[in-house]
Amino acid sequence: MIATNALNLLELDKITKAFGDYSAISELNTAVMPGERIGLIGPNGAGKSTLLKIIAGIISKDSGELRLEGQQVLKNNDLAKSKVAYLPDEPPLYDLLNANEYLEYTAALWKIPIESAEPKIKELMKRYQMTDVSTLWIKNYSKGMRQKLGLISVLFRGSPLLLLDEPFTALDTDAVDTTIQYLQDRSFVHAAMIVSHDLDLLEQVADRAIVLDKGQIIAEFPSCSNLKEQYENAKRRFQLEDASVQN
Ligand SMILES: Nc1ncnc2c1ncn2[C@@H]1O[C@H](COP(=O)(O)OP(=O)(O)OP(=O)(O)O)[C@@H](O)[C@H]1O
Repeated sequence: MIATNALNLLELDKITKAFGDYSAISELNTAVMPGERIGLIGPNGAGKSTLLKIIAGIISKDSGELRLEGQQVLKNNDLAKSKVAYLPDEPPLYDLLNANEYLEYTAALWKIPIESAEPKIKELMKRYQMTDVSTLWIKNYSKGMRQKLGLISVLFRGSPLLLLDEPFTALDTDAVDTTIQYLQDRSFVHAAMIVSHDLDLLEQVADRAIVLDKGQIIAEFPSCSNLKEQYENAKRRFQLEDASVQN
């Protein structure tokens, strides 16, 4: 059990989620401090995406308590919306909008005045080399362009907690570098939980890491230096099978 601590940004207390008979998340406890970046790793099917979706309020937990800044997050309340920005592995874009329209729509959705969002959006569009395609329909975007627009749509919000599911997939090397730079910029990105199988990239942006397996935290690394080696040791210790990690 995680005791309520006013210093924590997020507290997960015995969070449990099953799909039918399958237990995807099992009595999971953890806490995130403001400004902390956490790498979430583990084999396919470990429950990483499910956990992010529960925190973002996309799916409901079966039991347990989720607290943001000490306040319990109840079903359909606006607390998660105001504190958490979530990007799933496939960004939820609208094919018949262009990037400018989509970002304006996103700002309206999160009740952020477009005038205050605009400077950040402009900077992000430029840094991700998306300015030239800003008026092109999203349906004509490549996978990497879709991913970049998804990242821009969460980064401009400056939320206290950013949840990223496989943010590096489909990005070219310039876009990977740009993403790393933003994730390292504490004036831009505050606390974050980042799911990735690319441990080299995760090592560059996460302060610590949590290893999930079968819906439970099986190991926690207080630092991400030599993350691959730490993970290999944990795999041996817990007899994990994970062929997904990129070498
Ligand atoms: N909507 C759903 N209905 C049924 N089972 C689900 C659903 N969503 C997830 N699961 C199951 O829950 C388990 C955890 O899935 P999840 O997507 O969270 O894993 P993951 O750790 O993100 O895996 P990966 O590394 O492959 O992305 C898997 O066994 C998956 O099949």
